[in-house]
Amino acid sequence: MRTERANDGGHAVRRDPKVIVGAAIIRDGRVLACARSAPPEVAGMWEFPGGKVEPGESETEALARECVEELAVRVEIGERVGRDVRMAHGRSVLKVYAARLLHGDQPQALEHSALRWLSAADLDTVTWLPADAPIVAALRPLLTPNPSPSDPVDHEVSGSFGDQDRR
Ligand SMILES: Nc1nc2c([nH]c(=O)n2[C@H]2C[C@H](O)[C@@H](COP(=O)(O)OP(=O)(O)OP(=O)(O)O)O2)c(=O)[nH]1
Repeated sequence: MRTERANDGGHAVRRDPKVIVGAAIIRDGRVLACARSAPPEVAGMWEFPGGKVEPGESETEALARECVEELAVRVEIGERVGRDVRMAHGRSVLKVYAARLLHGDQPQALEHSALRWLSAADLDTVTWLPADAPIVAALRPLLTPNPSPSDPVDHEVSGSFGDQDRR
């Protein structure tokens, strides 16, 4: 996506919106929600871990980096969840991907004030950042209840990941 702007000479120039990626980390039918610690105007509101894609980085690389920086976890990135969400008058765009934890890593709140695993029924119990509303709605059907121990079907984010490194 591109944004039209007029430069000083009156000529239209095109600028790409800044891309912000978020990871909907799903485990056992729950998604990891993270409470922002800053800045003050959004502190205490909930988001998906992630951040800005740096120059030269792919969206997947940015997500993997942010998950290490913010949560000290390694993740496998899956399919997009929901649509692109335009923010800041079109100057940035939020893109969220499904993700799953690798190697038994346990998230730690290195930059957030709290972490919570939310089931579909819990999704509305926290105040999400406003831009996240359409993502949360799209996420709901991906949060399936735990399979019973006798159920041979793997319900974990079915269809969102390849078969590599499945445990
Ligand atoms: N990570 C994340 N950011 C979101 C979400 N929803 C939403 O509106 N945002 C906004 C909040 C911030 O304005 C922006 C992300 O900025 P950030 O400060 O988290 O990104 P960053 O880690 O790369 O920041 P920085 O400290 O390097 O500047 O996107 C979301 O679900 N996850």
